[in-house]
Amino acid sequence: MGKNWRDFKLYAITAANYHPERDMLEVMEQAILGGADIVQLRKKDASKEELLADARALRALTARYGVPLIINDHIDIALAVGADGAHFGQDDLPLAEARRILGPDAIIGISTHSLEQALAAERGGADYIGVGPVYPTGTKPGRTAVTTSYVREAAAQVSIPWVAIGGITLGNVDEVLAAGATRICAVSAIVGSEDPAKTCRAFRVRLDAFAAAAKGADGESGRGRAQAETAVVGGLGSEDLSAGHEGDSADGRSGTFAVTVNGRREETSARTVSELIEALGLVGKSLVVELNGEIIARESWAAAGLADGAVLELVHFVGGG
Ligand SMILES: Cc1ncc(COP(=O)(O)OP(=O)(O)O)c(N)n1
Ligand SMILES: Cc1ncsc1CCOP(=O)(O)O
Ligand SMILES: [Mg+2]
Repeated sequence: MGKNWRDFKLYAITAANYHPERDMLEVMEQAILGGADIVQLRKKDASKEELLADARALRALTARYGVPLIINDHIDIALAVGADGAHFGQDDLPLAEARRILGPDAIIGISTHSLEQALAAERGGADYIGVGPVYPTGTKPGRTAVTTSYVREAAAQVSIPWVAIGGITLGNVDEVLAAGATRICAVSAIVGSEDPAKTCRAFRVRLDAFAAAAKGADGESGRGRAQAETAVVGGLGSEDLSAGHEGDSADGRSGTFAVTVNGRREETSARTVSELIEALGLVGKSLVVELNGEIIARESWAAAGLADGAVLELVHFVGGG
């Protein structure tokens, strides 16, 4: 393992059924290259032989990138390949037994579906917990969604690392982050995407933007992360985005071009971050701006140029703290 595993942000889990034409190792390598910083082997209904082969191959891959490898359900496979840890559900091997077998240094994760289960796992010595499924998901059909209300409870009361999981996509991740999650696990959204590396990079942009907002990167500290909320750009159409910028812009150029703002493709004539903020009616708001993966300090907004294809994350705080 490279960095402290507790700093993980994006958890990727195998699910070969979502990429029948592609090799599992290739997909997981793409996920890691895109920013997945913890990986789990999960293969329900596979034979031990199959699991062992996959686990060995994933062990070699994850070791090459310094990424922790977790094995779902199968403690024997975790031991056999020297995985960094194992993940168990409420109906799997009890935590105390898993700890006894795997030892004090293993990373043991436990699935939880309520705050009560979370606090029990914490007391029982779990290293991290899964919080979910946040939304209904085809990856675990028939499970009742815990909704973002459990995410809010976890944010307020769980002290060990926890990761939100279940039905999380680029379309709803902001809602999960706004509810206080700082770590995300996605299965189908990553391994089922056309380009897992790109999808992971997009998840990381959202995670980084919310983390920066929670730290008060615009100089206003002391505000709770649960109060971080995606800027209200979702309801603004292209007319709103280009409002006040019709015709020639300040530098003599004219017309609109496409940018992506909080995951939505928009047409704008704004040539700088400042102009975009103005067009969105967000002047004076407590904002964190990320442009093409980099946080832009407020004093650089006027100089930060926008070009066709720019990707922006705008996060603003609501309420005080
Ligand atoms: C990170 C993470 N969270 C939750 C789960 C689900 O575990 P479990 O409830 O045991 O269900 P199965 O995955 O075994 O079907 C997980 N695997 N990983
Ligand atoms: C394994 C698991 N545990 C709770 S939800 C879930 C599946 C998550 O998969 P997806 O990200 O495709 O919804
Ligand atoms: Mg399980």
